[in-house]
Amino acid sequence: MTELAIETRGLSKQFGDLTAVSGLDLEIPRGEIYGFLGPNGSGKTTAIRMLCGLLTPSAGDISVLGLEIPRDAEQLRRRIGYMTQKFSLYDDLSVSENMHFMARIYGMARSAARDRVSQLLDRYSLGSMRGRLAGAMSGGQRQRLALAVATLHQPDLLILDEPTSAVDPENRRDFWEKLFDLIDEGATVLVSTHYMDEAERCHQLAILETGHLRKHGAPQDLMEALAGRVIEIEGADLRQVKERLLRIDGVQSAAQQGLHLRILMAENGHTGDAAISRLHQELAGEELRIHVGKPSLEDVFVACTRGEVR
Ligand SMILES: Nc1ncnc2c1ncn2[C@@H]1O[C@H](COP(=O)(O)OP(=O)(O)OP(=O)(O)O)[C@@H](O)[C@H]1O
Repeated sequence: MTELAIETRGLSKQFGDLTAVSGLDLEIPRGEIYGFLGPNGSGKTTAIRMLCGLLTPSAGDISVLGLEIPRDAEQLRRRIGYMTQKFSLYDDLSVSENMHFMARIYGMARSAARDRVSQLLDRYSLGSMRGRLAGAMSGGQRQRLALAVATLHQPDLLILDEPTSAVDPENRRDFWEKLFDLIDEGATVLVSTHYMDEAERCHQLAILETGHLRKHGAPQDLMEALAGRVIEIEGADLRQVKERLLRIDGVQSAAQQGLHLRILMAENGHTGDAAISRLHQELAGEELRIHVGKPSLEDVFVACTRGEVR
């Protein structure tokens, strides 16, 4: 049986009348990158804060690295690295001052801290800017510094809340390479995102919406489960075709993407060739090319967060 880094049962959080997280059952294996994928307000940050022991659940049980949370939160703090959504370092301290300051907070001895800081400056390409104020760094540089600080004490579990929101695609790619390096060294990573391309890089994913777990699994498996349900249509006057499509029973969604329409058929509706015949029938009179498309993670997301059958 795979050892779990995080396990929750019925995890819930209520803010007054609002249910931010509802009955979350999670099993996150050690040694993997696990993603929380969800739109704004879906409960990702709230769930993460409960897992870190920063917020008390309204209901449910949490075990992180074998510790009972929130009871053992103090012990957990030394074993996790947490990168919050906002840049939480000191703008008026330099790169190396920020790192040494955090090393003191983690209780590292002076010489061990010196060695570790120097190693991380090198690893995250921050050596040449060690004296620069954090407030004067670019988005990508700040994020590398935040990751260096979150991993100073070599945590077993790294929790990253939308870490790449302010970062360009190249820096995002580099950042993910660094996460895979950490996995190779035995760490576990939990990362929240609303970017599909990032979610696709995770070993496993939980898709959240309005505090509920809608689907979970390996991105590839989630996409394969939609085989035959994604249909692409090319032709003229796609705006009007889309309007007609949305009135057809069994069409869950239709969206224009460049020169074609991307259709998601409902779970219990027609799929593959049967769906193509049905759409040709329903759209008789239009000059259209209709074929089966390859499911993407965005299709998975739409399929499990927008109601099932129209
Ligand atoms: N301290 C709080 N008091 C009241 N409501 C809160 C509090 N924290 C979060 N919420 C609400 O809980 C819901 C979930 O918020 P949360 O920040 O967990 O979502 P999220 O998926 O992380 O979104 P985002 O991507 O925007 O950060 C939202 O409706 C939010 O307004």
